Amino acid sequence: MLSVYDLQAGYDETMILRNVQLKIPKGKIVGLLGRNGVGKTTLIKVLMGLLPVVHGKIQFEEKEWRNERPEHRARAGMAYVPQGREIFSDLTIKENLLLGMEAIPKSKRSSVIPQEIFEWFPVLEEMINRKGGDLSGGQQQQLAIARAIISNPKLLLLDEPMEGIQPSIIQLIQDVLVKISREKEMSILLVEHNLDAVLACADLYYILDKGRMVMNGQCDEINEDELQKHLAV
Ligand SMILES: Nc1ncnc2c1ncn2[C@@H]1O[C@H](COP(=O)(O)OP(=O)(O)OP(=O)(O)O)[C@@H](O)[C@H]1O
Repeated sequence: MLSVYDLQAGYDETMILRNVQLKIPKGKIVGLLGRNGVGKTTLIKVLMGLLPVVHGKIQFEEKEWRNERPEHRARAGMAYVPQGREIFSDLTIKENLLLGMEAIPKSKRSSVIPQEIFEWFPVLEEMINRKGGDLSGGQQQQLAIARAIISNPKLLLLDEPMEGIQPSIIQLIQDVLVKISREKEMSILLVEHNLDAVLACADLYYILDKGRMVMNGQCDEINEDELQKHLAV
């Protein structure tokens, strides 16, 4: 689905990512782990077209991404839920979800919110007319994810979606991610600094340390001692 080859990127003169390789297969959840400040968000921003590639290559399906703008990448099937969620506080849940549907081409768009969204996140149906700003952190995160997946993207990029969320909602979000990856064959990149959150739902993992990928593999074959060397603060 998405492959990254020898990627180098950063901010102005400061290179953050070096020789980064990454593969996200179709329908799989890939956990991207790393301590604070190693470049996880920077990588997501480059994938989404919010920062330029300095060197290397990003391939999405058969196409190489060069200077395509974020809106173009969204229309081609990439969705992004940034850290801190960024829902519209003054709009209701319904209005937020309808905005998410704008990413669907007009010819295929319906004016009705798909019922499966409410099956995955029942609280959004219960509170459909409540404003985003009046929701708890966990409810806002469910809304942010629902708004991103409502357009049925091929690849979902999630930046620390479990941060500051209570355990029961973390469990619900993990279950939904597994369901949508299996049922919809959606690929997911899950950025996390918590190993347990990745092990609970991801198929594959990568570890980023000081801008370089230092380990990767299958979650069911993980060597936790080796991995903790790159995650311990
Ligand atoms: N706009 C910016 N301009 C310059 N440097 C930046 C900018 N944003 C981030 N950085 C730097 O890039 C490096 C990587 O930051 P990034 O946010 O990608 O890390 P991260 O792994 O996502 O961290 P965290 O887990 O804390 O979110 C850090 O040193 C950070 O200070």
